Amino acid sequence: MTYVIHTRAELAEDVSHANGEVAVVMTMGALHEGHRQLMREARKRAKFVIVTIFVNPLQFGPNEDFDKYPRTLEADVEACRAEGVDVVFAPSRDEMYPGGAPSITMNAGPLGEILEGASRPGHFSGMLTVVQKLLMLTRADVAFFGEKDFQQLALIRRMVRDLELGVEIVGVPTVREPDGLAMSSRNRYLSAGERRAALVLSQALREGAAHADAESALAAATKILEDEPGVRVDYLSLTGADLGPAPADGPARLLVAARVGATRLIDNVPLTLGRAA
Ligand SMILES: Nc1ncnc2c1ncn2[C@@H]1O[C@H](COP(=O)(O)OP(=O)(O)OP(=O)(O)O)[C@@H](O)[C@H]1O
Ligand SMILES: CC(C)(CO)[C@@H](O)C(=O)[O-]
Ligand code: BAL
Repeated sequence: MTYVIHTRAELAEDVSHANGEVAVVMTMGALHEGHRQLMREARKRAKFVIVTIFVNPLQFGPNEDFDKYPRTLEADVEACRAEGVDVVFAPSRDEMYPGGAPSITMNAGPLGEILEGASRPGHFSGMLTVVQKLLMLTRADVAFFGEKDFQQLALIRRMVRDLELGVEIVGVPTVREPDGLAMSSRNRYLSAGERRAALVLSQALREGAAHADAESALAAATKILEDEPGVRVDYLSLTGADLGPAPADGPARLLVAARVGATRLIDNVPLTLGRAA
């Protein structure tokens, strides 16, 4: 049985009856297979699974898509039911922020200023603020996040470590469409032509990741991105697996953000640098 609730009082009541580990999957709704994979991992792991659905105003900039972000609660609840979720918590803005925007918020620190943070000032502080609140409200033992939002996942791990939050964070590999496009709620903004153009993001990352030295990896990915006029690259970056400088040898990450029409998309892949050819 999946309960759909909207208030923190109902959530507290439901959580108090959970016997065993509590898992949470936090989302902004418009659920797709990527979200469902997080739910499946949570279901495998814990006795009590909560999915939160909340489009968090704090993490959107003034010129971003907060107002037009897809809101599809009925279909989302169906997806949660199909995955055997125990509770869907879909609070209103007032329920999450009684009294308006909080005056005390998280500071995402230097890792929050690079890559996505450089293009979306304040985004990660707003994101961490709501993640922290949802961890407290759900009293989760374990929380699942997608690698599609790799910097978000890294920041959440960092927050949990730096502030001793005592919750386990599990990262889940990116779920892709059959042609390689990373699943994302924002894909539904794309026209058919934009959808075709957007494919170069995953193609570029895949080509790049086939190289073992940083220069060739970046050059291969850049070439593919440059050949698609419908895509305006915001950044293409090769980093260490912790988003620090790329190592000469060992695990690394290739990340891209780009605008396709009016839609901003992100993607990333793991790669290993310096391995024997
Ligand atoms: N393709 C995917 N594979 C795995 N996890 C995903 C995928 N897409 C989203 N997630 C994860 O689902 C959780 C909720 O993300 P969110 O609701 O923002 O979905 P989204 O598709 O990333 O939306 P958006 O299009 O706004 O970026 C996050 O932990 C996110 O990383
Ligand atoms: C983690 C999250 C639900 C916080 O609003 C959001 O950033 C998202 O959907 O990835
Ligand atoms: N998918 C990460 C949340 C955001 O883009 O605001």
